[in-house]
Amino acid sequence: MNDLEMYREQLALCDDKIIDALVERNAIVEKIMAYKEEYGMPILQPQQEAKQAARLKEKLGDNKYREEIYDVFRRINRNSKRIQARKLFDYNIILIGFMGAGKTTISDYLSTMFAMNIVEMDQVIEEREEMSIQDIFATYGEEYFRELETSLLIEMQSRKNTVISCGGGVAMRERNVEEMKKNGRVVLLTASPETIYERVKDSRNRPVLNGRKNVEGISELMEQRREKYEAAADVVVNTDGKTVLQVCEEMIQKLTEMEEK
Ligand SMILES: Nc1ncnc2c1ncn2[C@@H]1O[C@H](COP(=O)(O)OP(=O)(O)O)[C@@H](O)[C@H]1O
Ligand SMILES: O=C(O)C1=C[C@@H](OP(=O)(O)O)[C@@H](O)[C@H](O)C1
Ligand SMILES: [Mg+2]
Repeated sequence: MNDLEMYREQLALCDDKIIDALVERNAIVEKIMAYKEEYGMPILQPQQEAKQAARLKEKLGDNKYREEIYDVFRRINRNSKRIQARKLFDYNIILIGFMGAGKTTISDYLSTMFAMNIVEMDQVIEEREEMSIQDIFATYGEEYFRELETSLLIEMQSRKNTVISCGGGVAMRERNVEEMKKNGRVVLLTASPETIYERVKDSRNRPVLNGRKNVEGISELMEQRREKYEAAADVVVNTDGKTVLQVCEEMIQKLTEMEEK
């Protein structure tokens, strides 16, 4: 065997070690999940991710390949999250609720924590129409916007393991709720009119609130919508006074309990 062949042989052995280590690592990830579940511990522990990153940084020091190794670990980390997400939720998560309840914020966080794909319905519609929500309403009217929402929801049925953040009006149509349930679990986020007002008072892209952006106006519209929101929901999470992390954790617990029933 010449030297080149010998090096190639060594490289292949190295790859085998990497594969073995990754398989072992993924098995440990699964054990950690099972442990958290058994002892009712929070699934999301962002401080642990920070600790891991700090340890890695220290370990790599000024290693001349540190950038390349970081890059590999970013992938490893992402894939661990995906493994967790697949194990926890084998379906799409669909967030509904009133404007300002936190659908966009919570879906962003969830998709970061579990490396899940995200579909922000308002944003997809704005990009496709090349117009803001405000302008779509002003130019084509609300009905046109609602039709776009329904088509998008149907399109999303072919996805898996995706977080779908709905616009606040999506669950008002019975048809939409039927379409949502075909491929996902529906999570209703709630908040008091006072909380909602505080969260949306400076927003310019919620035309439905034009002329009623005050606690009374919000409260009135919320009451009109309440029944439909509640009827659509598989689980409900109130967000008043809770951090984004707390809301996500409660949602995961409730979704997991639902699966166990
Ligand atoms: N749990 C929360 N605590 C504090 N502020 C929040 C929380 N959830 C959302 N917000 C804030 O409220 C505002 C509206 O949230 P957003 O996610 O856009 O709501 P939605 O998509 O339901 O209309 C944002 O400024 C966001 O940062
Ligand atoms: O409640 C509604 O009818 C709407 C809510 C908005 O989304 P957010 O709930 O994310 O604000 C957006 O889709 C549009 O302005 C209409
Ligand atoms: Mg939103």
